[in-house]
Amino acid sequence: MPPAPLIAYADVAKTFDGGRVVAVDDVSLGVAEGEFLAIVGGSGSGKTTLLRLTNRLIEADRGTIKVEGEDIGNLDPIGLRRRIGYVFQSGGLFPHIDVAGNIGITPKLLGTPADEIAARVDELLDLVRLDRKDYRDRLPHELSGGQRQRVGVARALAAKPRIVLMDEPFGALDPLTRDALGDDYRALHQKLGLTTVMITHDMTEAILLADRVAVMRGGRLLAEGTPAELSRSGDAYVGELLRTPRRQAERLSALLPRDGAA
Ligand SMILES: Nc1ncnc2c1ncn2[C@@H]1O[C@H](COP(=O)(O)OP(=O)(O)OP(=O)(O)O)[C@@H](O)[C@H]1O
Repeated sequence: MPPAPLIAYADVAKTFDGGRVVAVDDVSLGVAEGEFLAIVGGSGSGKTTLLRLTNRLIEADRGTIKVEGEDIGNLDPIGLRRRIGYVFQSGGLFPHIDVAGNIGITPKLLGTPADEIAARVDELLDLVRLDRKDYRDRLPHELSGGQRQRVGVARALAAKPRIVLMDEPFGALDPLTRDALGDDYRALHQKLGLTTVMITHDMTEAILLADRVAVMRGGRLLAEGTPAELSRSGDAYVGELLRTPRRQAERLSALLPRDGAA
């Protein structure tokens, strides 16, 4: 028997506005330990709602979600949130707290001694490749968008979670920064043995970074699997989402000589 998934959604549903808006519609999905899953879908397809249900930032109407084998309905929401790293779209840093304070916020709430927090902050700055001396005392507005996201990742990892949830973490960045940060995060995911669920609008990014991709539309899970499995999906919308990366890959390989400068 395959091991139980680290995150398991079973028939999960969530509506808003007294049932008028169906945000998540009977989603069942498992995320295995060590897996990197991307959730892809258009605006309003229910991606963020599904992510926020996972750490009880919002509560499901129906269905169950298990994290590390435990029904999250039976867990203290605050304790659950401290066990799961969360990276927000725009970093979500506290604007009046410096980088070290932002990164160390969860260990501080957990009562970790100050010297241990300081050491952990330095270790995390190394991990996300920001120079300790240069960055630990800066305020968020003194950072570029990419640097803010690096701090956001460091903060999400501060309490040594096994699971990291990421809501469009690289969406607002220029393509080069986005690529570098995506690669760096993928390496961290591997090195730390994390289980990651990342939301993205961008199928190319999903295919390049994730092991498996789940496609959502209108609150429903349309298809999920490895990129190869997805490409065999008979669903027309999934086919449409895959056409752009396919066409780009074909055009790029025709246009870019292999022996170029880079
Ligand atoms: N707190 C809320 N109150 C009312 N409706 C909401 C709330 N949160 C989400 N919705 C609605 O639920 C649906 C799904 O929203 P959700 O944010 O999960 O989509 P999404 O796929 O993450 O979209 P985006 O890519 O634009 O962030 C949308 O129709 C949205 O308007």
